[in-house]
Amino acid sequence: MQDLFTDTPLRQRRFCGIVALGLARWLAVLAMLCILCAQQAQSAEAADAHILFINSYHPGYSWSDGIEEGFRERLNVSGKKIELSIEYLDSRRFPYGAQTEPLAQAMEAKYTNYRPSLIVVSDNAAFDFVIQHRTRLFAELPIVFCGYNNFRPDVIQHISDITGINEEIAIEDTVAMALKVHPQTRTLAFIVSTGEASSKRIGEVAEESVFPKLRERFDVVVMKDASVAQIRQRLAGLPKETVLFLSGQATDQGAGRALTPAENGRLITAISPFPAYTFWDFHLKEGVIGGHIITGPEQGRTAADLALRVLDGTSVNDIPVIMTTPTRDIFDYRVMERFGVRPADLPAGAHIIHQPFSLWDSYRWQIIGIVTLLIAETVLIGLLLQIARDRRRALTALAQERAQLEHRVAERTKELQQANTKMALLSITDGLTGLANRRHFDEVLESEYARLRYSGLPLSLIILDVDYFKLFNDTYGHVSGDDCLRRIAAVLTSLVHCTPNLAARYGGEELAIILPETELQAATVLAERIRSGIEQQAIPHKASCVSHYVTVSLGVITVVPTALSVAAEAVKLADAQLYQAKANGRNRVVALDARPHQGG
Ligand SMILES: Nc1nc2c(ncn2[C@@H]2O[C@H](COP(=O)(O)OP(=O)(O)OP(=O)(O)O)[C@@H](O)[C@H]2O)c(=O)[nH]1
Repeated sequence: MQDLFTDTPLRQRRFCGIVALGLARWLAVLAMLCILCAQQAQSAEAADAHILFINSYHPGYSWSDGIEEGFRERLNVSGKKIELSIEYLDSRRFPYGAQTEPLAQAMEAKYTNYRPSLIVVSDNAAFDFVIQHRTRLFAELPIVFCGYNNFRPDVIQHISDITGINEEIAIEDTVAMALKVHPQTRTLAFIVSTGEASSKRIGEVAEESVFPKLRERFDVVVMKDASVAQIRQRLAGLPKETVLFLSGQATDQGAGRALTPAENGRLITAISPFPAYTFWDFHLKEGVIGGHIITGPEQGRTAADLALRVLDGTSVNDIPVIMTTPTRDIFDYRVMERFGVRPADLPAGAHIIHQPFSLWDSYRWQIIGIVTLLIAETVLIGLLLQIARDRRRALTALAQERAQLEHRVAERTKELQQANTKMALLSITDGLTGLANRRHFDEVLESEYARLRYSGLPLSLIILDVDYFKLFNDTYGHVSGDDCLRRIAAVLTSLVHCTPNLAARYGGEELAIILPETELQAATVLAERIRSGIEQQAIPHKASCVSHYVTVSLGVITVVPTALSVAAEAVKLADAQLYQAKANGRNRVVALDARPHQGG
């Protein structure tokens, strides 16, 4: 058995071995992580493709910048990771013609070991350079070109793996458009130049296929390779109905370099008394009025589309050259104003730059919409007001009509009430004398009797009869008899006050008076007054046996209505007193107090 304490070096060795093994494991894991990270970093940096973009001109030259901008824009949205190298030949400022060897050497030094997968060239100088040095620098690499002026297929008939987009100015279309804008035009002036291959080619094409046709209808003035001063002199001699086309450059030089097209455009438009048309966007904003404009960004975008197709695997030989150059009608408002051209004179869809903000142009439909809405609202409000006014008028008329109607109804009601009252009065009035009739007499007597029945109050009754009235009729006639009765009734009316007293024609020549709550004495006094009143009328009655005048006899009684007594008894008693008056000699009053325990 081993002593644990005597074997220390062995245990130390074992312990060191375990530690070393652990460390080795950690180091291995660490190394693997580093490799993974490195791989990841490498894959993150790896690009899908490397494009060498060779520009004929220089940065800051707006045409080139436009192409580059359009090219980058399309690559950025492609989703591809593309490494882009850009070379500028600067051939406009420093035309080198065929002396491109130094440039080729510089590029050879850069791209021999940093080989691109695709070459893109913009404009003719870069195209010519790449074709010239292709075998040495870019053998077998596909080429996409853009901005190549007046491209013709025979240019690449011996070149493989190449496609691109033609840049061809639309001289005829631009002239046609200018003629529509300036219909009075008689002279067409063109500036052409041969300094650059592209400009020279444009001039040649124009001379071959465009100018001959135009000369049939217009004076065509071609200023070839002229300086600004020469152009000024030439333009001064042209009629005012002239339009100028900047299809080439002036020959003037800047300090140590050629003038840029923008500078050319600025100088020429400054001296031109005529509207100047262009074909490229780099002349815009330099004083030209407008034109069918080829734009750099559109060239760049189209070239990028072609390049992306190649990178996606399409054989460049299967992609035909795009011959139709996209253009856009663009005009400069400031120059239009100078030459009296209105937006309405321009072709439909023309884009105008430098146009001052016009609320109407910017928000025409919104304004029309709002104004229409306001008008509709105003009309609606007007209609509503009109309706409200009509309604108010109708209500007023209705109220007036209602008031008139109510007034008429009230009048009719009043008339009806009056008629009813009159009828009611007539129904209780005796037609001859105007006194109450017999029916009314009976009703009042019954009601007064009933009223006084439990009161203990007296009720007096007077019955009056004309003395010898038959003789009166016989003597004076029945009409006089009626008149006599009316006069007697009038005496009663004057002496007998109304309610609750009532004078009535009891029948024939007999009259009666109801005197509720009247003592016998008062009734007798009244009867006497009536008698004498009638006598005082002095109505002649020569047939009377008691007087020369009409007289009356009156019977008066006073009763106290009781539960047992009836009105008819009172009448009978009064009639008896009248009979007694007749019997006593007529023209007198006979009274009887018919109350119990009262003397007659
Ligand atoms: N003109 C006229 N005569 C009337 C009317 N009513 C009744 N008489 C007449 O009155 C007369 C009453 O006559 P009588 O009853 O005989 O009584 P009298 O001649 O008045 O004699 P005494 O009553 O006894 O005094 C009759 O001749 C009736 O025709 C009337 O309304 N008009």
